[in-house]
Amino acid sequence: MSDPALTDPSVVQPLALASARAEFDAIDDAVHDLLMRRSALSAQLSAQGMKAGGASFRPGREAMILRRLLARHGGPMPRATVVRLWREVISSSLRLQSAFSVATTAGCEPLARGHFGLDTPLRTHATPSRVLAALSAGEASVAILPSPADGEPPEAAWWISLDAPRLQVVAALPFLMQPGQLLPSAMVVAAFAADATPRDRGLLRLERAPNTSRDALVGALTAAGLSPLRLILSADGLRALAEVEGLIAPEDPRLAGLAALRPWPVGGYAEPEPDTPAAQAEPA
Ligand SMILES: O=C(O)C(=O)C[C@]1(C(=O)O)C=C[C@@H](O)C=C1
Repeated sequence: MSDPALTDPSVVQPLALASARAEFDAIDDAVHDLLMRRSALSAQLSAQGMKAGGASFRPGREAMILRRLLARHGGPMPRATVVRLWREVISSSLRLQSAFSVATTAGCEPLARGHFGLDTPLRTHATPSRVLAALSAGEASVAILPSPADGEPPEAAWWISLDAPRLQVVAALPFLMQPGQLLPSAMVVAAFAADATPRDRGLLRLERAPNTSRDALVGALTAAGLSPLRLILSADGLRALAEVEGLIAPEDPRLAGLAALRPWPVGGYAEPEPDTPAAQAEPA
């Protein structure tokens, strides 16, 4: 006959819980050791001047780290948790390398916090133009602004007067889309250009004559070899923002074919990741 104590949950469960907790502690120590090692590596990189001559913040590299981790991810932990954890880890690393801070509008604050962590200094301003003024004045390392949208009021359409290439879009938020989300909600603007990744979107500002139709703009972009993924029009109809595949350098030869539209690259961003892994996504 088996010992009744071994099948009695009040005896067996506390023993199993105790050993699980010992394993949690061992895992936490291992994770903590690695996080301390990672932070030390980041601080060392900065102390040795290896990030000198360029911004500490490298959004392209950050996108590649998250894509790589999401591609190898498995098990019950949600993808959103992986991204949230690493966004805190990377943002902490960034703050070890430089005095990193964010300027944004109130509506973008949750996205800014989600991306740059809870401890990054953040200041909200009343309007996009004030956010960009704070960035220009060196009061913040990056500006986070709502994604451009069709026909928005002139004071909201910050992209129209963005002083590129001095200031450029370098990232889009959130990096991991919400379920059902197709377009990013906010853009990160900085005083440097983004590094290219294998999957980027470039932004091109265009000036259009009042009677140029949307179709004519798409036709002109396509003929120049820059098929737009999306086209945003200003409320007065005189400016357009084209989103194309890949970052566009100011010297890109394809821009010559668009001279009549005075094309002006205003940066770009690493394509965000879908909320579900590609293999599980619905077939198109
Ligand atoms: O790869 C770098 O350049 C780093 O400094 C490391 C690191 C990171 O912690 O992963 C830190 C900041 C950058 O924005 C990108 C990556």
